Amino acid sequence: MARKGLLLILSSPSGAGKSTLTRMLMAWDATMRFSVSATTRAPRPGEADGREYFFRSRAEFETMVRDGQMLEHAEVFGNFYGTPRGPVEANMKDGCDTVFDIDWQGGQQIRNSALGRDVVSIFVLPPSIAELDRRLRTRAQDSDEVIAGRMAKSRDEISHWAEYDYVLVNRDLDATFEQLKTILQSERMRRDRQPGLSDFVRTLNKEFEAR
Ligand SMILES: Nc1ncnc2c1ncn2[C@@H]1O[C@H](COP(=O)(O)OP(=O)(O)OP(=O)(O)O)[C@@H](O)[C@H]1O
Ligand SMILES: Nc1nc2c(ncn2[C@@H]2O[C@H](COP(=O)(O)O)[C@@H](O)[C@H]2O)c(=O)[nH]1
Repeated sequence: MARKGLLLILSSPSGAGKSTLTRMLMAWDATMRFSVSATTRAPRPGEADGREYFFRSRAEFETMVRDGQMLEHAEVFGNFYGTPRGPVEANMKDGCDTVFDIDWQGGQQIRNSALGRDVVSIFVLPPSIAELDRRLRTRAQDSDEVIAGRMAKSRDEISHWAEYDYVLVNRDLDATFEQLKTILQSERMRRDRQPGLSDFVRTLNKEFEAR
C-alpha cells in the first residue's frame, strides 16, 4: 500500500509564532510541503505571490470557492483565506506530508473533511498575552489598528485549543521547535509502522519456525 501523506495543521492566535515554526520545519525537512493559501489581504513587504500566499482579489477568491477549488476557507480579521485543494491532494498522492498555517475555522473544516483521518493538529499558545502583543508589535508588519484587531480576536482563537491533538506553549522558540519535531517524528512512526513492521514480524516468525 502506498504511503499516505500527513496533514500537519498549525493554528494559534496571530503572533504566537506558527509561521516562524512552519518556516523552521520547512528548512529542517526538505520533504515537507507547505500549503500556500490564497488570501484577499494585501501582501506585506517582502511577501511574494505564490510563496507566502496566492494574493487574489475578492472576485477571484469567490470564483475559486464557487468552482470547488478550496479545501476550506474562512474570513479571518476581515479578509478571506483559503486552502487550494489541488496541491494538497497531489502531495497526498506523492506520499508527501503537508504543513498548514491556518486558523481554527480552517482546522475544523479539514478535520471534518474526507481527509480528516490524516490530520495531525497542533495549537500554539503564547506564554502570555503581554508577550503576544509584544511579538505582534516587534514583527512590525501591521498597523496599530490591525494589531489591536488581532489582539481582540486572540481570545476567541485561543478558546479552540482543546480541539487540537497537541498544544505547544511557545516560550523559547528552539525548545518549541524541538517539541514540534518530536510530534512529527512520532506521528510518522505511527503512520509507517504497519507496512515496515509486518515484514519484520514475518521474519521473526520464520526464525521461530526454524528453531
Ligand atoms: N518563541 C518566541 N520568542 C520570541 N519571539 C518569537 C517566538 N516565536 C516567534 N517569535 C516572533 O514573534 C513574531 C510573530 O511570529 P509569527 O509571525 O510566526 O506569528 P504567527 O502566529 O504566524 O502570526 P500570524 O497568525 O499573524 O501570521 C515574529 O516576529 C517572530 O519572530
Ligand atoms: N482558514 C484559513 N486561515 C488561514 C489560511 N491562511 C492563513 N490563515 C490564517 O489567517 C490568519 C492571518 O494570517 P496573516 O498571514 O494575515 O497574518 C492566521 O491565523 C493564519 O493562520 C487559510 O488558508 N485558511
